Amino acid sequence: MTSKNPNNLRLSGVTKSLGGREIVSALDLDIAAGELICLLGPSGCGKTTTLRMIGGFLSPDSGVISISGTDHTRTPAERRPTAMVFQNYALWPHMTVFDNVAYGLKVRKTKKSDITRRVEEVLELVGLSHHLRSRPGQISGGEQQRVALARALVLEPSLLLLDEPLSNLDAKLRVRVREEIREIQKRSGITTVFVTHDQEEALSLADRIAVMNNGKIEQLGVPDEIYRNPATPFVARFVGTMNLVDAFVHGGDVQSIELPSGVHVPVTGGERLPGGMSLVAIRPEDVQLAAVGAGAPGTIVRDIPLGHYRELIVRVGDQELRVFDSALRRWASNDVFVTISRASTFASANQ
Ligand SMILES: Nc1ncnc2c1ncn2[C@@H]1O[C@H](COP(=O)(O)OP(=O)(O)OP(=O)(O)O)[C@@H](O)[C@H]1O
Repeated sequence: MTSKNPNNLRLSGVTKSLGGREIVSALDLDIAAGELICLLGPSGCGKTTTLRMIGGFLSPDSGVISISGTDHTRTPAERRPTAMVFQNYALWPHMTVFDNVAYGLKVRKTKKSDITRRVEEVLELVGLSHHLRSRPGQISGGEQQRVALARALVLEPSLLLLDEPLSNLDAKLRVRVREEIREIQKRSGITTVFVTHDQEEALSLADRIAVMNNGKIEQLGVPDEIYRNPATPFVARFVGTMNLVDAFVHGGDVQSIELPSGVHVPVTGGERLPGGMSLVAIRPEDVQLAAVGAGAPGTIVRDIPLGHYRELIVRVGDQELRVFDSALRRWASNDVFVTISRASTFASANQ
């Protein structure tokens, strides 16, 4: 990935303080042409501030923002090769869908025949050709979001910036529109930065995810990597459901974790774990239960049916483990044997 790539984005040492507090700290990020990156993190971690700096709505205190190899750190928003889609869409209610999308081109004094062609093309791309003459009030929330997307895409930006674009939609629609956004992004090949606090949204959409915490990127990686190999306890906690247990790890050929109560739980697969006192992270789907066997004795204390899988809480020693059971087994007894098929470890705070 080099800065000679067309339409790539590079942030180097980008720092911003607001209200006397450092909100974004020496952020480095390289995004390849055509990539969709999600900035994922909890409320207040600096995602929007980062996006606003990329879009030119805020100026960094230090650092460099370059797009397609050109330094745009001090370029005003309206002259950047970027387009931003906001949470609330900000459509003009009195204008038709066509005029909403055409607005930016009119401001740029684009030729009328070109405006018509480009608006029609982009409305075709987002699947709204049949709503040319509708007003925002006459179309659904999901369709309004696609108009907002079309209005950004029609400007043919190098970089598309989306700030929690699905947060105003109900849960079902959110899933549909995020799939549509992904489709449109792939078809248009536009480099995209998508801000969200929703880990499922990020896992399902992104080519790579930058997990942010306290103004820094804790981990940057493809969704599977972020989910399977979280680099820090923060990422382990924030992305997906995770059991986190302070335990003594017995490494070697026959691995196990020894819980504070002295119970040993066998670890049957995954990478080799370093021995010693650790914070052990175990995904609920990596806890295996059996009615008979060689695992640690445990007791099912809760069994919650969730449609296509069951969530079980299993007590092992004095530890409760969350277990996802997609086999939907019916247990004859609450007494089970527990093994772990895969775990990762972090340095323990109790070391
Ligand atoms: N103009 C400002 N003055 C002072 N503090 C600000 C200002 N703008 C943002 N902040 C603070 O900066 C922090 C990060 O804000 P930011 O909007 O970047 O977070 P975020 O990760 O996008 O969170 P959210 O998901 O809630 O939007 C917050 O604590 C916010 O209160």
